[in-house]
Amino acid sequence: MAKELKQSRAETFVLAGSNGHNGQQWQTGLSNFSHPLGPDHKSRMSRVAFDVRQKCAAYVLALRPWSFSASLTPVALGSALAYKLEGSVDLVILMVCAVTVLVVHGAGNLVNTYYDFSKGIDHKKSDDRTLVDEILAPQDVVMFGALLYSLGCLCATLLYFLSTLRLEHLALIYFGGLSSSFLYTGGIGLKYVALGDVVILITFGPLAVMFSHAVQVGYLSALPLVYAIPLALNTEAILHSNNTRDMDSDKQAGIVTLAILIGSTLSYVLYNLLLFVPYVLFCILATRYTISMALPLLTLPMAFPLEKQFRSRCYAKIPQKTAKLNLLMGLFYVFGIILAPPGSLPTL
Ligand SMILES: CC(C)=CCC/C(C)=C/CC/C(C)=C/CC/C(C)=C/COP(=O)(O)OP(=O)(O)O
Ligand SMILES: Cc1cc(O)c2ccccc2c1O
Repeated sequence: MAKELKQSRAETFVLAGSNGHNGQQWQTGLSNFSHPLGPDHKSRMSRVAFDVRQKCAAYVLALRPWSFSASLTPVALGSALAYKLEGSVDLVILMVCAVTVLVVHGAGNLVNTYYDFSKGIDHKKSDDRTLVDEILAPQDVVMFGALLYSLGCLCATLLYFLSTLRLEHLALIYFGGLSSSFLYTGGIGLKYVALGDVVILITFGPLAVMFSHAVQVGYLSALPLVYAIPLALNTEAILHSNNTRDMDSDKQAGIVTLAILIGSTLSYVLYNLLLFVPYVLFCILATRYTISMALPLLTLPMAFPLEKQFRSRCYAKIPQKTAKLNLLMGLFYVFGIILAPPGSLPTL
């Protein structure tokens, strides 16, 4: 009875949507189907199809797909740089690279879900309630994470055969990304000792951009590290808004984040810096090099309401809204690079 209750609660949760993801009214597509084995068989089949879809929806929501812009934009940026500065881009390598980074990011999110739950950091009002609300079992999250890490390794192997990048360089960056994604909350738990921001700045910025650039061109270069700076700052704004929102509950759970260390006023200052410094950099690039670098400035009207919302300390959905800004800013940045006249972009 209790189990049924739990299941129905979890079903309602998935249907209604969690963490602000819009829910879906699942339709089995079997409702008008007259089954030769009778109505009982038909309804059992519909029920199984329904359960499978619900489970799939739960797995997808557990990945927190709203955050995927953070790993897709650096991949696009690295490839755009390779295209512009080296004159070519391999679409198959681009796709495999995007899947590799995405699955390692997704696995990192699951590791985060698992450890935050086991350490009692996630609670009923948390953004991530996959385990708190028993939508999935901890074992499901562990298995799914392991599956994603394996898929990531498979994709990295595929990249080795597709790209001319040396094995030791590919392995260095790939396993750097993989271990950061695990150690963010797993093992020593860098997030719990105020090092999460550094991990995010490095992995979603220089590391992912360099990885995507290197598999395209076949060598390591310092240039992508510089181009990654505006995007990395904006991505860190997502995490910083997340940590500022969770400040009180994180303090209660006994963990330390940068937001806790600097307090709410400085957190507001830092959020503004992370939000607006990239626009200053785009202005400099646009005036000194090429006007196409002004394209990301089109997202400025999205940044001001975020500043206002943060100032009023109403943090609901700020990380998700900052992630939306991150996606658009990243896309405009990539278009700006692609549209730049030949030879106009700064090189080292
Ligand atoms: C270069 C290669 C191959 C891969 C890089 C792939 C990346 C970007 C990996 C980074 C993965 C990573 C560090 C994931 C952590 C994600 C994260 C910031 C989760 C948010 O955690 P919390 O701060 O606990 O937020 P919640 O409160 O919402 O749970
Ligand atoms: C779930 C989640 C939450 C975040 O706040 C993130 C911030 C930056 C990059 C990735 C993030 C993420 O995957």
